[in-house]
Amino acid sequence: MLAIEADALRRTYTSRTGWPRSRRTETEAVRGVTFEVAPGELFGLLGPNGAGKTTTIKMLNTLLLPTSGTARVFGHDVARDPVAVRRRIGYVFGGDRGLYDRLSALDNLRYFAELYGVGARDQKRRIAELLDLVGLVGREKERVEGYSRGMRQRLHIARGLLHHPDVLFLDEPSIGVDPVAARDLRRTVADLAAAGTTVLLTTHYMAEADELCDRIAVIAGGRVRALGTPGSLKSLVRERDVLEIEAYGVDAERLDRVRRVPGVRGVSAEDRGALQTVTVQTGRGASDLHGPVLAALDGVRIGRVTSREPSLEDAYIAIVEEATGKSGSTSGDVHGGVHGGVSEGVSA
Ligand SMILES: Nc1ncnc2c1ncn2[C@@H]1O[C@H](COP(=O)(O)OP(=O)(O)OP(=O)(O)O)[C@@H](O)[C@H]1O
Repeated sequence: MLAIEADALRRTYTSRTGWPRSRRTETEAVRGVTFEVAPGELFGLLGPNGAGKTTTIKMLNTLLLPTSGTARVFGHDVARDPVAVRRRIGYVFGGDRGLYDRLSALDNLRYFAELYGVGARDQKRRIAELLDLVGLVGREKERVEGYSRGMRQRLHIARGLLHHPDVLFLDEPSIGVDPVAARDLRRTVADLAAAGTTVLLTTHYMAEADELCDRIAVIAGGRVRALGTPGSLKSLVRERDVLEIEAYGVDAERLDRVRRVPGVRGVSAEDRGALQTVTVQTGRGASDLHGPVLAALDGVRIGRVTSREPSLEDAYIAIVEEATGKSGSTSGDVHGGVHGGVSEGVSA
């Protein structure tokens, strides 16, 4: 039996905006999402802000009803049998909500164990097991207010696992966590999956997804744009080279100019303080594009320019750019991702 089945899931939000005369606006957050997750699989949902990841997770974990479509968790329909679904799932979201700061980690876990109906006999053993799993043994009597973000996140995971769920939803667990703590967190998640828990993870950190996930679905604009192993997603951009340019003060107009250079397949920019890193994907062996690309950035101060092999992040950017039509090569609704895309079923 499959752990998760999402079939043509849709969700439209209706809200009222404007004053004094309010208007009804509808947002199609999820527009027909279909995927399957096998038991014990670590499945990643990636996508830009507003792509529909959280909405999808909320439908799978019974916090939101789908507008249409169906979803099942270990065979239980999320709309018709939410109680059975809830018994089998845990939900952990990034950020600061959901723990009692004034209580110790131990008391937090005791409190939630009561709330989740974990039997008195099982409680002590389960809490000890979980403190061990998330690496908080020795710190459990300290108040949570003194915990670092990474420790809080690990405590969140322990909380989400108290009732032995078969599926754990992890929504951006490493948000705001420093690199060393994030590495520990990844180890915890990997251990969990190795022990048989099915994990559905959303993250904005590509290296994390690459390291952890068995398979990944890239969502943009409420639709699945590509689905496959990290390796198969990377193979979408195998025929590309990546140029990384350090620059100061690149604006949207210049980025568009770079995008229009013939032979350029994708462009993105990331701010690091005053410095920006502009990533340009080109066809393989297109070293003669360096000149035209740098010319398109005319007027900005350029630092180091390097060429490298494509990564999962590059594949992700290519998929999302193609889906949102930013690369200019498509107009929007790309089913299946770049160049026909990848789509792999689970071998359940
Ligand atoms: N309660 C709501 N009412 C109206 N619109 C909403 C609501 N929640 C989300 N949306 C909209 O639905 C779309 C999808 O949002 P969602 O939170 O699912 O995206 P996401 O992929 O999780 O994004 P992020 O990475 O920023 O968390 C967005 O356009 C968002 O503005």
